[in-house]
Amino acid sequence: MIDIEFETLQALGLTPAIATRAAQLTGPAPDMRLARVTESQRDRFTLHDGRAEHPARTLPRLVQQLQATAQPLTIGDWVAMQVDVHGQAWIVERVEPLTQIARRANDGRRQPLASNVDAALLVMGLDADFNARRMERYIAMVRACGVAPVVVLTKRDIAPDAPARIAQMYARLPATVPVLPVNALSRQTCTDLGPWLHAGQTLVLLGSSGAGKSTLINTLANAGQSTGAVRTSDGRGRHTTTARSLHRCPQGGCIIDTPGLRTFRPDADARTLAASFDDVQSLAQQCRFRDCRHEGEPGCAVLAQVDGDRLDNYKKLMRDAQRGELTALERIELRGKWKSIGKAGSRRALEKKG
Ligand SMILES: Nc1nc2c(ncn2[C@@H]2O[C@H](COP(=O)(O)OP(=O)(O)OP(=O)(O)O)[C@@H](O)[C@H]2O)c(=O)[nH]1
Ligand SMILES: [Zn+2]
Repeated sequence: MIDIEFETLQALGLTPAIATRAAQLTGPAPDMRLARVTESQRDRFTLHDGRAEHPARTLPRLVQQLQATAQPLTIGDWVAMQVDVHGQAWIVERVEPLTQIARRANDGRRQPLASNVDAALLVMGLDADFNARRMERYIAMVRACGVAPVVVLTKRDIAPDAPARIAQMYARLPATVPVLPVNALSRQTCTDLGPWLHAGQTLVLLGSSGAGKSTLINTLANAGQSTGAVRTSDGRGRHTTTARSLHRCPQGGCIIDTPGLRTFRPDADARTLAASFDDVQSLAQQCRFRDCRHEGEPGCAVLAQVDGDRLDNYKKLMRDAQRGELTALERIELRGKWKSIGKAGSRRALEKKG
C-alpha cells in the first residue's frame, strides 16, 4: 500500500481522481510514499512529497518499462517514492496521468511536456511575438489533450498595437476560449486568473521565449514559494528558462513553467484536431451540403461566419494531421503521384516554350 497524505499533497495539486489511481498501485516496495515530479531536466527529476524536495533517481526496471511503452516521466507526474538507507530517493512506480500535454518531435516521437494539468495558459506577447495562427495551433494542441486553453496576452501595457490585436483575437476565437489581456508585471493579473488558481488545480504555461512566462510565475506564485526554477544566463545578462518546474501559488493552485516553445506538431489525429475548432464544427452542421468543404459552395455557414485566416489555418492543420496519419506506403505512393504531376507540369512548360 502507498502512503497518501491528501491534505498535505493537495497543495501540490493532488485531486481525488489521482489519489484513487495511486491507491491502486501494487508496487513491490513497502513504505512507498506519493510524491509529485516538481522539476525535470532531461532525465533528472526532483520530487516533492508535501514536506520536502528530494532529488530522485528512477529504478532501472521502471525506466525500461516506461521506455518500452514510450511513456517517459515528465513534470507533473505523480509517482511512488521510496527512500533507501543512504537517504537516496527512488521513483519506483508512476501513476498513469489523467491528462498529458504532448507534441510530436521532428523524428515522429511523442514528447510529453507536462502531466496532470487542468488548464494551459497559452502565453503570447501583444508585441512582435503576436501570431494568431500560432495561438490557434496551441489551442488545438491542448484541447486535443483534454486540457482547457486560456489565452493570456501579455505586454498590454507596452505594446503599441495592443488594442487592435486584442480585438482581433476576440473576433477570431470562439467564445468558448477565454482571452485575457494582461500586464504580466501587475498584481491585477492574480485577480484576472483567480478562477484557475484554486487548490487542486494545476496549470501549465506554454509560449515562445520572451512571451512573459517567468514574469507571470513571479507575479502569480510568490518567489519565496517557488519549488526552484532553474534559470541560466545567456551571457548577455538575459535569463532564460532551461528546466521545467512546478510552482505553488498562494491561492492554492500550482503552475508548471516550461522552456520557450515556438514550433511543434500536435500529437493528435485529424478528427481530434477538428473537434478542437468547435466553432467550425458546429457551424458546419448548418452548411447546405453535408460534405461541404467550405471552399465556396453555396449556403456555406462556415465561410460566412468564421474568420478567413482562421479557416485557412484550420484547413492547413487538417492537411498536416492527415499527412501524419498516412502509412509509409501511402506516403511513397503520394510522393510518386506528386512527382509525376510535377514532371507532367514541367513537360507542358517545356512544350509551351518550344
Ligand atoms: N511591461 C511588460 N513587460 C513584460 C510583460 N510580460 C513580460 N515582460 C517582459 O518581457 C521580458 C521577457 O519575459 P520573460 O518572463 O522572461 O519571458 P519567458 O516567456 O519566461 O521567456 P523564456 O524564459 O526564455 O522562455 C522580461 O523583460 C519581462 O519583464 C508585460 O506584460 N508587461
Ligand atoms: Zn461549409
